[in-house]
Amino acid sequence: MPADLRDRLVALGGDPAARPLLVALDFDGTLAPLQDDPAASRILPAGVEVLAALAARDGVELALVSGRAMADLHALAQVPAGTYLVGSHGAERARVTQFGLDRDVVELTHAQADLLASLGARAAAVARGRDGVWVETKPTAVVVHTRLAEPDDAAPAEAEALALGTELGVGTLHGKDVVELTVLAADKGTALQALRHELGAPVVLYAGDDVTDEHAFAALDEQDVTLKVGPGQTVARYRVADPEAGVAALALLHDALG
Ligand SMILES: O=P(O)(O)OC[C@H]1O[C@H](O[C@H]2O[C@H](CO)[C@@H](O)[C@H](O)[C@H]2O)[C@H](O)[C@@H](O)[C@@H]1O
Repeated sequence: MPADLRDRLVALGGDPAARPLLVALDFDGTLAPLQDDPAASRILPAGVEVLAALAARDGVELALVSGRAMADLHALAQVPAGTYLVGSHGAERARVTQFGLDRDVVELTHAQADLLASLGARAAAVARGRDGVWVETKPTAVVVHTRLAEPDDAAPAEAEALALGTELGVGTLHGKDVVELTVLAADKGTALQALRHELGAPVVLYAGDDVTDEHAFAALDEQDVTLKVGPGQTVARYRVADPEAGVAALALLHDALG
């Protein structure tokens, strides 16, 4: 782990003024190593342990901030009661309780629902005839996945999906082997800022791996800890190589809480 990150986490753990501390984490590629099949994604076992330990500490609030649809995120998350879940890049919000999920209802207008249906049909046409390209549907968005496709199929599929977003005037997010087209404007930065203000958190630690996490990094301030997981351009202050190293950083923070 880089020495500057280690020093920052130790100082943060020992700082009573940094409470409540909001620890907010991306899911895929950050806590859960990337998989060809999104249904196979799981948080690293050491990550499940450290999230439970962090959530049990006084003065720590835990959140997962993901592009996943809420139902999908909740099914896979393995997080303790009290954890905040932000899904669909901020379009969905919930809190895990002992009895299930306490979630905000997402309501689409008739026009948005119609637009989502059109998007689904048009995205399916983008995937048709292209091996390994498939479409995921969410309550507020459709996602064109290209991880399993050869470059000759993936590149034009992503280009067509992006053009479709422009043509229909919907929100577009270009992540790792995915193009997300959403009928509700949302991004992780806006969602993270809202949660921080609700909780009155003077300091936020946010870790993420994808370009969509850059919204969250950019929304944070100098006193916050922004941690990029893996390669790629970033505005985050710190970087670790992979999810294993990210989980090790969380364990160090937990130990530093004393
Ligand atoms: O914000 P995240 O928690 O990182 O979620 C973003 C997207 O994650 C999923 O796709 C990504 O992970 C898949 C499983 O490892 C991988 O196959 C895909 O290539 C990645 O882009 C999910 O399927 C999307 O809906 C999320 O938006």
